[in-house]
Amino acid sequence: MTPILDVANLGIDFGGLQALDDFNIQVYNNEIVGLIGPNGAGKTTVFNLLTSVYQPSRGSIALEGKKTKGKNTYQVTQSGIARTFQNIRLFKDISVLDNVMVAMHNGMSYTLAEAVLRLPSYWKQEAAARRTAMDLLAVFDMQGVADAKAGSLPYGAQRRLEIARALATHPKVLLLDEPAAGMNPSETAELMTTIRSIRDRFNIAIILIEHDMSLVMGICERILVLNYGLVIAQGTPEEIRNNPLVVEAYLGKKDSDGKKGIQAS
Ligand SMILES: Nc1ncnc2c1ncn2[C@@H]1O[C@H](COP(=O)(O)OP(=O)(O)OP(=O)(O)O)[C@@H](O)[C@H]1O
Repeated sequence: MTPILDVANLGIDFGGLQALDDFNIQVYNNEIVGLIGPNGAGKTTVFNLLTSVYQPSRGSIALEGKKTKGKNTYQVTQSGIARTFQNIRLFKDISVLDNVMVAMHNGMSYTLAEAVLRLPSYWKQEAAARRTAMDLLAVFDMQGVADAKAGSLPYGAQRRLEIARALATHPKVLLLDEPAAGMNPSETAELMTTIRSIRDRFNIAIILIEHDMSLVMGICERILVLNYGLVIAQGTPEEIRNNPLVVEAYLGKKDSDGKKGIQAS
C-alpha cells in the first residue's frame, strides 16, 4: 500500500535551535495519527513544514508520491493538505456559511470578469458552492446557524467551523492542531465522534496534535511522541501509554495505585 503522505528525515533549525530532526512518517488513507509531546517539542513545527509555512533545512515531504518542496502554502492546500490552527482563525464578522464558502473559492474556476459581470457561469458555481457548503455544515450539525456571524458562535462551534473550513478545500490529509483546546468534556466527546465520522465520510487521513489524552487515546490508531524535536516513541495508544520513555520524558504521573502510566483523561 502506498502512503498518502510520506515524510523522510525532515528537520529544521532556527538559528542554533534544532526544532525538529530526523522526523519520519508514512500516513495511509483513512488513518488517524496523533502527534503528542510537551510544550515546545516541535509539534506545530511539523504542521508548519507540512503546509510549507516553513521550508525544511533537510528531508522531504511527498503527498501521493509528489514532493511538495518549493510549493507555497496555497499550492500545498490545493494539492491536498489542509489544516486548522491552535488559535482559531475565522472571519468573525461574516456569516458561518460565508466562512466555508470563502475557503472553497480556492477551487473555483470562474474568471475575474465572470465574477465582476456576474455572468451565468459565476452564478452556477456560486450556487453549487453554497449547496456544498450547506452539506458540509450539516455534517457538523451547523446548518441552523449558517446565517449567524461566525464570531457569535460558542467556542466549541467555532472550532467545528474551523474544521469545516479546512474540509472545504477537499483535503486528502487533514491536520488538526489542538482541536479540543478550550472545549469542555462533553464538547470533547462530541468532537471525537465528529473526527471519526469525518474520516469515514470523506475517506481522508487525519493527523492531530492534542494535549487532551482522552481524545488522543480514544481516536488515534497510531501515536508519535516528540520531545525536543525528536521522535522518542511511536505505537498504538496502548504501547504509548505503557512506554517507559514516554512516561518518563513527558507524561509520567504516579497513578493512585503507585503505578506509572499515562492517564487517559
Ligand atoms: N519561527 C520560529 N523561529 C524560532 N524558533 C521557533 C520558530 N517556530 C518554532 N520555534 C521553536 O521551535 C520549538 C518547537 O516549537 P513548536 O511550536 O513546534 O512546539 P510545540 O510542540 O507545537 O509546542 P506547544 O505544545 O507549546 O504548541 C520551540 O522551541 C519554538 O520556540
